[in-house]
Amino acid sequence: MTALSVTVPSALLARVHADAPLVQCITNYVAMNIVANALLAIGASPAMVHAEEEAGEFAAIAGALTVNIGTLSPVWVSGMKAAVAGAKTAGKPWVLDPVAHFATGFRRKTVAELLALRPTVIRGNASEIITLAGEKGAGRGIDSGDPVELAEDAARRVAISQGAVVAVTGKTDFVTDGAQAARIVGGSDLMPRVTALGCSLTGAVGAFLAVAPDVPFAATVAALAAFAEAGETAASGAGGPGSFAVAFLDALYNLDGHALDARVEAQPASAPSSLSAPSLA
Ligand SMILES: Nc1ncnc2c1ncn2[C@@H]1O[C@H](COP(=O)(O)OP(=O)(O)OP(=O)(O)O)[C@@H](O)[C@H]1O
Ligand SMILES: Cc1ncsc1CCO
Ligand SMILES: [Mg+2]
Repeated sequence: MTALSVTVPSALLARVHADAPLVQCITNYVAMNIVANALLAIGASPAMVHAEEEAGEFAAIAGALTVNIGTLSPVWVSGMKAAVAGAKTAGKPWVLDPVAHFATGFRRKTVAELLALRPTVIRGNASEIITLAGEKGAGRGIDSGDPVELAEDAARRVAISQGAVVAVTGKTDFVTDGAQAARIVGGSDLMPRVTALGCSLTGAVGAFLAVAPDVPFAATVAALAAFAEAGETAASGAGGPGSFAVAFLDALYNLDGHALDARVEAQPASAPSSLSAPSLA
């Protein structure tokens, strides 16, 4: 993991704190406020800008774009495509969060169209990544029904076929760009009991990408390490999901950068079992 030796999570967090990167987040109705607060707590500057009329123009001034399909409608899809086009023209990185993309024809079609626009990073839970690779997952809706370990091979295949960094989140996260790989340990069982923490993590990946667009693997690892550290810290005093959610924001705000570095376990690069393009039709 050469990139990580020069761009460790603590160094990238310091850059986020110093630069307060502007991150354009197209996310869902459930998540908008939660994502914005998480990005502000970590030191970034979120902007929820999704109208087709302005999304592409805004992407050119943002440091990175994130696109989450949680509460889709045709108007939002137009805004997402305009934003991605603007980001690509301006050379800005973008992140795709394919929420429950396997559940309906509308979601499958939309995600296939967005994947064709080549996201820099794809961040999803295990069921979302397994089904992106064309396999059958146990997920029914927004929540994962599969463990991360079952999605690692799928993540490698999607990373190679898409030319993207793929992050699978859950109890122990897994990140790969097809050549490098890492596991990130930490977090808490309370995290999936609070809505939109995955959506917030997608926003945080955007913040780290904005300050390190040349090393998207290291940026993604750093965002996941930040959530792993904040999640574990917040859980230590929480009585349940309500107090955890409040403590999590405080923990993101008070992150100790060096604790993030210890969350990352580099994995040897290994070839996926077989190579195939995602089947999304
Ligand atoms: N059992 C767990 N133990 C530790 N951390 C967890 C656990 N489950 C999820 N997390 C953490 O929670 C965060 C969100 O990941 P998750 O996989 O739940 O996203 P998601 O399913 O897309 O969430 P959502 O769609 O509700 O926003 C990540 O930082 C992940 O590491
Ligand atoms: C609960 C829910 N439904 C659609 S999006 C969302 C937020 C978590 O992804
Ligand atoms: Mg999700």
